[in-house]
Amino acid sequence: MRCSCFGALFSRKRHLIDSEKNLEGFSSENNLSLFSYIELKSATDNFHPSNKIGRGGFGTVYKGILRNGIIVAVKVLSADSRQGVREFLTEIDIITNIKHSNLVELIGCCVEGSNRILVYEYLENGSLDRALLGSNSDAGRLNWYIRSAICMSIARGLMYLHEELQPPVVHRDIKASNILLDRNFLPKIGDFGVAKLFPDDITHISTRVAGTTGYLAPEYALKGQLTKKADIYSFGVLVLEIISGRSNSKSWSEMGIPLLEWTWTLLEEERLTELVDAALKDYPEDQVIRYIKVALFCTQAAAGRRPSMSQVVEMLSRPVLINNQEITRPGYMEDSGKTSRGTRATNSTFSRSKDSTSGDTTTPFSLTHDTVTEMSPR
Ligand SMILES: Nc1ncnc2c1ncn2[C@@H]1O[C@H](COP(=O)(O)OP(=O)(O)OP(=O)(O)O)[C@@H](O)[C@H]1O
Repeated sequence: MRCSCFGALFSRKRHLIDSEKNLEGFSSENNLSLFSYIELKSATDNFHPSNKIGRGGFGTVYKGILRNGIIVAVKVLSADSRQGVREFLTEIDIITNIKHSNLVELIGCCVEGSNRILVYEYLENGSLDRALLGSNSDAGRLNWYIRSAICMSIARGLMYLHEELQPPVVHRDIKASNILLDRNFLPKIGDFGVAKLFPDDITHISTRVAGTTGYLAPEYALKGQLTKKADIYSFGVLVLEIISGRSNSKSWSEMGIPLLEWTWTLLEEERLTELVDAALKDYPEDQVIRYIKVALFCTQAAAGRRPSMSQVVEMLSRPVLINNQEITRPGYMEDSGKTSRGTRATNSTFSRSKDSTSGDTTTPFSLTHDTVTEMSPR
């Protein structure tokens, strides 16, 4: 069923922030700083290449220093990016006024002539994919203490988006390059350019598929059916990448099979510790195995079987034993047949029903004695 009032509200707000004049009112009401182009030009030394810290689908990112001495990341929308204009508005729409220690803060923006620029807090250690998965990665420095804290903090950030915000937010593009690390390697979730507000009484949104190869839940990639469980699937893939130091979008292992499939094989053969990154020299085996099994719960093919983010946080925080029999087969990327951002074009429609598992007929995930067993303290 289409929820026209919600759609209309959303587009009215977008209209309000899409012009220089209207943005002034929006920013003063919403705690968003408005920067002039000259100010950002001077902060980045005329967008000097030596200040360039990255490039994504939206445009180029520069490091800058504001007049008050605060260091920022300045994201400049490419002039030719139509998708970028939509993402620019979504980003402002969704994360203005959201403050959480595990979410990247949007400080302000610039809308001047054809320039569209977003200004974020700067995170010293850049993105998780570079720190962990890149050819010049720093994986050796990322010990288990840091990696487990990264998983936990991302889980808390997602729990906040899904369960504490009203209306809840589905991020839709959880992946290693959208996780940024501060000077202590604590992570913040960034890039809300394709996120969606998700009213509580809506069970799923049928929408164009946004997201990235290797992280897409099969029901979302195949049918465009979006629920919070799509983020939870991506989170599961990310946890496996953090533990293994490998990317799910590349085939690996001696058999050349994707990370998720390989993890399932290792679970079946009770060899889960073989997944662990060779750069991790010292780690508590029980805890690592628990994290892998939580990730497998999150990536199950049946969306309704996946836990909520608060259940994930609970399982990651407590030393529980997870029952292998309760974990069902993952949904693999090949099942979806779709890749990369925004390839499926359907208008967003919203469905309401009493069943919160989006038509999934499997038994929903519950944290009972069958799923986990408390471990007695040592
Ligand atoms: N707030 C920030 N602090 C420090 N570095 C950042 C910040 N934001 C982005 N970067 C750097 O810029 C790079 C590009 O970021 P961007 O969000 O534009 O693209 P992406 O997420 O890598 O790719 P895509 O747009 O395809 O999702 C990041 O990988 C990161 O290294």
